Amino acid sequence: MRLDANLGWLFTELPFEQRFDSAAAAGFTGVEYADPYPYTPAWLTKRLSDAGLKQVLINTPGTCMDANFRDGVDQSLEYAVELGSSFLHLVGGTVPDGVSPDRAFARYVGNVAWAADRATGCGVQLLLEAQSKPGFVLSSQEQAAAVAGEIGVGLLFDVFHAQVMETDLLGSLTESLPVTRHVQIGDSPGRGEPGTGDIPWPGVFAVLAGHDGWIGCEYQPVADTASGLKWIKELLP
Ligand SMILES: O=C(O)C(=O)CO
Repeated sequence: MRLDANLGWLFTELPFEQRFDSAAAAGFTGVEYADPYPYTPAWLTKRLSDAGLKQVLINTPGTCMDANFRDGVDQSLEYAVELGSSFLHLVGGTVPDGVSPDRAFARYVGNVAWAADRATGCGVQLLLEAQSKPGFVLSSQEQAAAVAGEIGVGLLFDVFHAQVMETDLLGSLTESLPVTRHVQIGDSPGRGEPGTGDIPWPGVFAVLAGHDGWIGCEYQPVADTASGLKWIKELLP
């Protein structure tokens, strides 16, 4: 399985610029982070190439609910192309106060379709993710997979969020796998390393044997990042 390190969550003991080398030294070959925007693409590209890392994923700067969402898509596509990122996560966002869920959902779908059109031919795959945050526009894997399939973008299956949202995590993961292009992992409750919560990881990794892609480590290390990586030897098949 190809694991990548989310540098917004892992190696945060170090300044951002040092996290690339630490991820590579720990054996990761790819990285993701939600927020590249404080840095220039050239600066980030140098960190990646010096450490020999692949950029796997970045997020849009805002969410699909924001009035300036479309400007954010253009900016994030420029970053994703320059960094050679495989994926751009179109962050869904929460239903704004005073807007009905139906109206918010229609705005969401319209914005995702617009972004998909905008991304045509640029070599970056767009992803949608359901999240367990209260009021999040995509509130189940089934709903996220349906929108992704309809518009022709991919699904980001976040195992932590899914464990909180779904009654049958393994069933949901199995059903979602055909449209899942990227996976993120963290245990629940607590969002620590796999093995620190209740998620049935042997079952999760058995299903993920059918996932031909990256698995992003998006968890909060319980102690320090390096010692927490022991879960890889303990739990990966
Ligand atoms: O913000 C979060 O909780 C996410 O899972 C982003 O991918």
